[in-house]
Amino acid sequence: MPYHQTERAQVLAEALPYIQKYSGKTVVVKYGGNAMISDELRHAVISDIILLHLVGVRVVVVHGGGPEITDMLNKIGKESKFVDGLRYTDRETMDVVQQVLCGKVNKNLVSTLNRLGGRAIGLCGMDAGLFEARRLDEKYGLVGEITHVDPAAVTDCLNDGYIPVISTVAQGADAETAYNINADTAAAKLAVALHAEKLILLTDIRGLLRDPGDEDTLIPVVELSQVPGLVKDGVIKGGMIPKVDCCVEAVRSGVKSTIILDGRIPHSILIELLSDEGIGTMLL
Ligand SMILES: Nc1ncnc2c1ncn2[C@@H]1O[C@H](COP(=O)(O)OP(=O)(O)O)[C@@H](O)[C@H]1O
Ligand SMILES: CC(=O)N[C@@H](CCC(=O)OP(=O)(O)O)C(=O)O
Repeated sequence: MPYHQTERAQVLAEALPYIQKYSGKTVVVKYGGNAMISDELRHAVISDIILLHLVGVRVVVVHGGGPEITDMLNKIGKESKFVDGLRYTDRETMDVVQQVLCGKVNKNLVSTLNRLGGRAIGLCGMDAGLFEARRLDEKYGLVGEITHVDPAAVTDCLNDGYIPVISTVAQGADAETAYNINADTAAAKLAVALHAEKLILLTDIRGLLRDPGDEDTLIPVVELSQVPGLVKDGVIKGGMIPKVDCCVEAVRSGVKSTIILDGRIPHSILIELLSDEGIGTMLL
């Protein structure tokens, strides 16, 4: 028998205990960044999601789309402004966020998943009261802080064999109609509400690096007790602060483990879930 056939069978056989571990469990994947923009990486992520779904993992996709929102704002001659890493969202920006996230990005993702053999259904935070929010702070405009998560619609989709694909526009719990929610934050809140086994945050960097300029300095495992020290030492900074914060909150609230994973590595989700190789930063 040719060597490559034996090797392929070996790889599949080795995945068995991991498939058994995650089958029937809920895994929330926050999808964004390069992995969503490059065709090749998008294809790899989507086929990973379909494969996990087919082996019985209850996969939930929460997507970002920051770069697409920025592009659309540019097209209408509006500059993007960020405050503490969050998009300053005035009323006009909120309309664009809703159009881009709930419309273009969500529907394109659902369509690709379905075309490649998945059974996906698109939802936004307003559907069936999934995410309710109030204004986080005046300084961010219509950026919301999630006050309530009702995961019933997501659970129903999972029970009916669908892959739910969720955009992070929330229903206002006050007089406002809609709030813009950072996708990492929303994914973490949903993972908690679903009692997820794992939260995966796909990003454009290997994980948490001791030296952000050197990709060989990956910190593979971070325990919650180490986080304050890493912030104090300036290791966790910039875009990593909200990411690590929401992982910490998710683990504290019962999610077994969270992982910051490199979406630039093809099939990083499968490597992470179905093998012994830890390739990102796991927070637990
Ligand atoms: N210690 C660190 N390790 C890795 N990245 C870091 C670190 N500190 C700050 N960063 C920055 O955080 C960024 C990831 O956050 P962000 O750009 O918000 O991700 P995303 O767009 O995927 O949500 C990295 O690209 C990097 O510039
Ligand atoms: C409040 C806030 O900043 N919302 C984000 C929502 C999209 C998002 O989070 O997309 P990424 O994951 O691709 O960055 C935004 O408007 O860009």
